[in-house]
Amino acid sequence: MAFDSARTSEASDRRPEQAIGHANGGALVPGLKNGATPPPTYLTHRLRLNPNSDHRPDNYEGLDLEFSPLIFSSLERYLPPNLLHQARDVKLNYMSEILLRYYPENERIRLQKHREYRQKIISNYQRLHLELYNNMHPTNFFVPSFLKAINENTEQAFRNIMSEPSPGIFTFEMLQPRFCEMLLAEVENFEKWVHETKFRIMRPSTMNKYGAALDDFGMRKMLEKLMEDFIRPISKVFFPEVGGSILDSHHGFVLEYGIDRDVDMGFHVDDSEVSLNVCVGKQFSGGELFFRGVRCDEHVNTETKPEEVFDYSHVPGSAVLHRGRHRHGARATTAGNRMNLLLWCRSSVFRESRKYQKDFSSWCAECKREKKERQRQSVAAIDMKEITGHAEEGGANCSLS
Ligand SMILES: O=C(O)CCC(=O)C(=O)O
Ligand SMILES: [Fe+2]
Repeated sequence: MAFDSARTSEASDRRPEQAIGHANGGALVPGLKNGATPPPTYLTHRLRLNPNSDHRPDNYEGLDLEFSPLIFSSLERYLPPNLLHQARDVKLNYMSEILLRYYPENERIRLQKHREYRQKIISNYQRLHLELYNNMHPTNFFVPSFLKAINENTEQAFRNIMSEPSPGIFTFEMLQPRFCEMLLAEVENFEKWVHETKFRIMRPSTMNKYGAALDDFGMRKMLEKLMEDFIRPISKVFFPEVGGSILDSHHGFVLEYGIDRDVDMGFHVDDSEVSLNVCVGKQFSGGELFFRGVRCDEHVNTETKPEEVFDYSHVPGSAVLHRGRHRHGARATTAGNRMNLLLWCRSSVFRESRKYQKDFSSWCAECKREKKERQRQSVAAIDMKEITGHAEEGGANCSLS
């Protein structure tokens, strides 16, 4: 497929499918009939004004939570006394309800529906490789060179295992073949289950008919650890200007390509600050990634400069790490099957601060060019002023002499 620049096709903004209106039904609050309105949680769910400082909160680490475990252990001291010694799940539900109140209404409903959707999958789908879900064993997942670099945690150690074939695109060996095989088999198992039960799953984004959101299948904890302990330290070094050191949430999924699956992926930017894309297998032809420069929202469809054109062929086990705003797409997989693991890493703080800024010259190539041009023009204007100033002075001198 010929693809030259953003001029021939507009880069779309990939956002995941929304968790609303799925066909699997379910009342909003368990135990309430459809249509019955529950009492607002501000009437039933309250916190104490002052914390109980003698109380030792539960540990919320290692659970599949929408908020940080630290928020729950801090909030627990503010629970009403009758709740303090209840089971952890009871406290968790109570606090989640309170935290969700701070979301806008539609977002709260969306989150609640998504939580129920996930719960349905998790309680019905029979897992094949438990190792993919439970505590991650890094030595079973990652190749030794990658682990060594992560343990050393220095720019030099990362550079030793990485190539940067085009500015801002890093490639390195990452996954053990055994891990790739397990993930392939697990995804095949999901797809079989989806087919047999006719469960309507949400695909990773509106651009995919195949593939699966791994977070919905119970791998959220494992992927969170992947982001926090492995991708964030690297992003802190290579992508600090897009919140690389403060990544705090993720969307993790697999994509399945082939003649009988999704064939290609159009030109787009990701809904992420930093994207990890690892080839899991199997054997395939085609499917090259094409990159075309980093852009902010305003410049997303501007022309590609020749030095921004970069194409990359995936290799099983190897990863590509790039800014989410690095425009890219994937060419058709022409034979065989290609599967890859994607982890879109996001930073809520970076997103919030972006709302108040206009100039993104620290990462958007077009903002950078515009800024340089402004600087060039102001230097030229100063030079011109100096020249005309001197000329005027010269003129005055002439008339004096
Ligand atoms: O198929 C690929 O390797 C690219 C996928 C991608 O860019 C994405 O899911 O955001
Ligand atoms: Fe992408």
